[in-house]
Amino acid sequence: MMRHAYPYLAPGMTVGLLGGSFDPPHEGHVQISRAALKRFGLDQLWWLVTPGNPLKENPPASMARRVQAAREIMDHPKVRISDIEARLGTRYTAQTLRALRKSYPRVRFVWLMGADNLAHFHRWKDWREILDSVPVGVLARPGERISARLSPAARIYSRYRIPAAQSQRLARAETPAWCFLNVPMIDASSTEIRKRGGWSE
Ligand SMILES: Nc1ncnc2c1ncn2[C@@H]1O[C@H](COP(=O)(O)OP(=O)(O)OP(=O)(O)O)[C@@H](O)[C@H]1O
Ligand SMILES: O=C(O)c1ccc[n+]([C@@H]2O[C@H](COP(=O)([O-])O)[C@@H](O)[C@H]2O)c1
Repeated sequence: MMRHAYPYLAPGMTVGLLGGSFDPPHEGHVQISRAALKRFGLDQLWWLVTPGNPLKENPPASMARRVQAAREIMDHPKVRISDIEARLGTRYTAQTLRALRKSYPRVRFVWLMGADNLAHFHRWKDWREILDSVPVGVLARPGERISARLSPAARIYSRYRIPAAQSQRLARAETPAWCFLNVPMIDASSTEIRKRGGWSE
């Protein structure tokens, strides 16, 4: 099936963006995607399969392989597996968000990530711009809840945090706005799967 770089999105829609290496995709990604769709009341959720995390030294498996594996594991009518960052030529999240917001000025994008990424978020390029321009949903991850809550980004933006009980407000909230969800956790990681040899060619 032909997949367009810019799929049609109706004005006013809410779209969660889960950026990741997905090298390989696993049940943890599936679980947080289902939880985010429900708890943030999203119309769609895109898995943005990155050409390569700018903070990771080793390049991931090919885009084609990761996209295919993602489509096999995540079968949900509201979830789209996207290679749009490769098409746009963007690598940094702030850059990707700028491009998407320009192309879809009336769509409400929500950046989604696991708690481990919130812990290191202050090392991302233009991280304040990200928090200032789109709502951010953070999903609990085993072993990372405390470090995430005490992280520089969480502390600096603490007054903009929306309580989990009001998570349905996040997508349409005025930015900055972020919300930490204590979803049921799945202890899966791509590193672990690669170590076990569960993703070799
Ligand atoms: N088990 C999990 N629980 C919660 N969030 C997760 C989980 N696994 C991945 N995520 C989140 O999903 C996004 C994409 O993750 P990624 O593709 O890097 O998987 P990973 O298992 O963290 O990979 P790696 O071990 O190679 O770093 C990130 O925001 C990450 O925090
Ligand atoms: O923009 C950045 O500086 C930046 C730094 C680290 C990670 N990211 C993005 O965060 C997402 C999660 O990456 P990963 O490798 O933990 O799955 C993915 O979309 C990366 O492109 C982005």
